[in-house]
Amino acid sequence: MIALNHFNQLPDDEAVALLQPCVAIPGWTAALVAARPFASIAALHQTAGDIAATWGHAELEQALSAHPRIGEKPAGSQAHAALSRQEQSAVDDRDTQLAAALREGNARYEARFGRVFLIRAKGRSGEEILHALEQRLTNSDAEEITAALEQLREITLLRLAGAIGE
Ligand SMILES: NC(=O)NC1=NC(=O)NC1=O
Repeated sequence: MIALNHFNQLPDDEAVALLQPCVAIPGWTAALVAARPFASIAALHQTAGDIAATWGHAELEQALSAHPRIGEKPAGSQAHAALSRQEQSAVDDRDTQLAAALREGNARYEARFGRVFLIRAKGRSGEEILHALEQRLTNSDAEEITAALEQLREITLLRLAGAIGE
């Protein structure tokens, strides 16, 4: 984590590198870096949220390249893999019945919507995630793009809060 005033003063390339693990959407990172300096954390999150509110299907597909399936803790040392592991830490991967249900649910979701099921995992138990997956399987295509984008926005803003502090 770095302080806001430090972020405001970073060279563009370093500021971009700091924000990249928040979401794999270069347009979001570039726009946020270009909008500096921010007077407060609240202003930073307001702008980050406003940019995220413009995301559509294309941005969702772009971002999913960096999000492992729920229940599949990603290997690798990249920053976003470490963030995913931490975010999914409440999913008890020793619970083999839950793990099997998540795998089966992910497969049904991917067969239905053609992409990885995305949910803000931080603060949710494995059971809550499984319940949300079942609920969202009943969505129309359009409803589910909206639902997935809201989860992507929540994940992104949570990661931003972890990257830049007061
Ligand atoms: N497929 C996913 O939902 N992945 C993730 N959710 C999170 O909160 N972090 C992830 O990596």
